This record gives sequence, C-alpha cells and structure tokens, in this order.
Amino acid sequence: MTNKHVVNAIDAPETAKQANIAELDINIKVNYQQFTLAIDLSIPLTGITGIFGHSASGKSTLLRAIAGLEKSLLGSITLTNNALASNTLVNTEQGYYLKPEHRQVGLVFQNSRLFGHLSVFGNLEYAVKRCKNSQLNLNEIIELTELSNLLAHRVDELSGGQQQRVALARAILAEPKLLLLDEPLSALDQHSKSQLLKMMLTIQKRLNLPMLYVSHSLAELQQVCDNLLVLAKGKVVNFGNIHQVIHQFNRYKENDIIEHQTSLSLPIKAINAHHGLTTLVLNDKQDIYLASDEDFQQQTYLRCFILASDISISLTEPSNSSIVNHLLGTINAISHRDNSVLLTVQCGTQDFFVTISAFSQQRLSLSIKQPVYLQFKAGAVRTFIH
Ligand SMILES: Nc1ncnc2c1ncn2[C@@H]1O[C@H](COP(=O)(O)OP(=O)(O)OP(=O)(O)O)[C@@H](O)[C@H]1O
Repeated sequence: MTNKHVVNAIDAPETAKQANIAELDINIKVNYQQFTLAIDLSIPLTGITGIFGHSASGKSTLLRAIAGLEKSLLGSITLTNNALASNTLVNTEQGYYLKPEHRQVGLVFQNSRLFGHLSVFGNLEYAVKRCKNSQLNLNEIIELTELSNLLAHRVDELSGGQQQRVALARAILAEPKLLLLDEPLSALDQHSKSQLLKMMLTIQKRLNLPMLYVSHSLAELQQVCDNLLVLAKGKVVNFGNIHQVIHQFNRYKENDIIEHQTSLSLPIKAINAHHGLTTLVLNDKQDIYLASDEDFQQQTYLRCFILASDISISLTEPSNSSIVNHLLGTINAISHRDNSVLLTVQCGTQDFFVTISAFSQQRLSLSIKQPVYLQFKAGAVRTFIH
C-alpha cells in the first residue's frame, strides 16, 4: 500500500517517531462483500484524535480492527510506545494475532454493555479485579467520572449519560494504553454530551491517555480533538491538525461534509467583563473580539470557529460600524461555486474563509492579492469551553 499518511502531513516537520511520541502504525485491508477498508497510516498517540466521515465510510470498522474484533483483516497494526518499544497487535503475514483482551486497548460504544444486575461500584470493581498490576486509584477515577453519588445504584436504573460515565470509568480502570470511543455521545441529550466531552478532555490530560474518537458531529470533535482523520469509502481522505484539515476541506470543490469555516485555537488576551467582550490574540497586530462567557475565566486559550457565511468584505476600513471585528488581509484565492464565491483571505499568517455572492464579488471587482477588510460580529465567533 502506498501514500502513507504521516503525522500532520500538512505542516509538521517532525514525525511522531522523531519526537518520541507513541504512535499507532496501521497498514490494513478489511474486505467485505460490498466494502473495503484500506488504511495505511501512522497516528501519533497524543491527545484526542477525531475520526470523521459519512455513514458507512469505515469508521467503526477501523476501531474494531484496532480492538481486535475484525476477523477478515489483512495486514498489520503496531503500537509503538517510543523508539525502543513496540507492541504488534496483529500481523497477518507473520500469522500473529494478539487477542483483544491482551491489546491494552479500551473501547467505549454508543451502548456499552454493562452488568445490569450489578451496582455501579460492582461494575467498577469487576474492571479493577480483571486488571493485573492495577496502578490507577479507583477513587480518582470515580471522582473524574463524577460517579461518587451513584455507586450504590444498579446500572440498569441509570440514565444514558450516567451509564456512559460508568462505561468510561470501567474502560479506564482496565488501564488501556489507548482508548477507542465509538459514538459514545450519540444517544445523549445536549447537557450530557457537554458533560462527557469535558470529562473526556480532563481524563485525557490527567491520565495522559490517548484516545481515538469516532463521531458524526464535527462540532463535538472540534471541542476536544487535536488531530482529525477523515474517511470516505474506506479510505483516508485527510489527516492532520484539526484546523488545517477543516481548512483543506473548505478548498475542496467536492466538499459535502464540512461547512465552510475558519477554525482557530487562540490565546486569550483580556476579558472585559464590563462590556461582555473577550479579546483573543490573532497575531502581534490583530485581535479578535467575541462575546464573553463566565467559563472563559478558567481558560488560557479558546478554540473557536467563524462560518464563512458570517464574514463580509469591505474595501475600506469600516470606521462607523457597530461590527467589532475588522481585520485587514489579502485575498489569496477566489473559488466560484454556483452563485457564490469562496474567498481565502490571509491576515498575518492565518487564512480566513469568506463566502459572498458572485454578484458582490463582481460589484467590488475583487481579485487576487487585493487588500480587503474582513468584518464579523463578536457573536459570529463561536467557541467551545474546555
Ligand atoms: N460484518 C460485516 N459484514 C459485511 N459488511 C459489513 C460488516 N460490517 C460493516 N460492514 C460494511 O462496512 C461498511 C462500513 O461500515 P462501518 O460501520 O465501519 O461504517 P461507519 O463509518 O462506522 O458508519 P456509521 O457512521 O453509519 O456508523 C458499511 O458499508 C457496512 O455495511
């Protein structure tokens, strides 16, 4: 198999091996009658990596292959901890297959099967007993998954969100080197989703546990993922830093999966409680204003995105406008789509994506290399809380 996708293929000069980061080397084919998954990819095991794609693109099949649940797999999967230690999970050429229970890979599904007749504590205790040489502190995991008040409850009496927290705790207590999450939030309401996303982030950081997280929701992935893998029809279409992958999708004419947007992670410069505005540093000359949220107090940087349809263009600096954000930039790409035009405007080193009508583009005679002002309201900058 060729065209191996490497870490942040887009701009990272260093591979995970060079940086001594654990890595999952995948070179596999899974053949079904009507579908083939063919992946040749090295995934650096840092933070949370999102796996995104249309239905039936092969996301769950990939996770099942890593977990050891795919019988019809050909190829190899190796978990490399550092330059010196690697752990082959499967290598069909060598006739090697490590059983799922020996892979040190945890799995949380949409409907994780718990022991319904046992209490929450009983379920967690079972996981601890199965894990030899347990290093984790059970109380810490109970605290991280906010289960202290539920320990005596039978799990079949819990809500979906509570059950998923038990499933998460149980998976972690098996002390995996890698945690796979397959649509763990899809059956939950918005409140439980936010709670679990925050929990996943905290757990990832506190335990330094790498996660691969499959979701249909780009918004969920944007809240927690550092890297994004996009699959289509069983193949990798893109992999790398999540912001860069989203920006590359903006540029694909055939993109039918990601809404055109500018995706950013920026440091917080100031929180102006009086005006309810927060300032983010875009570069040494330009800031971005957005509406404050009390949770920003605990943050040093924010992930945010601005839809391309929420930004407009002005040829002169809008000095008498109520719109707080105006950034000077240079048009470096113009792409026509039906009656609209997608502009890429560079401000400092950051690309912004702007959709305007073809009518406006003609009226303003916009062309490549032209300086323009971007304008967007503070409310157009959408954020996620960590
Ligand atoms: N055991 C199986 N036998 C035959 N075909 C299968 C089997 N498991 C999965 N497939 C096929 O493989 C393809 C990919 O399925 P998969 O569940 O990996 O997709 P997915 O991207 O996770 O989809 P979704 O987002 O809908 O869950 C589908 O066309 C599915 O029908």
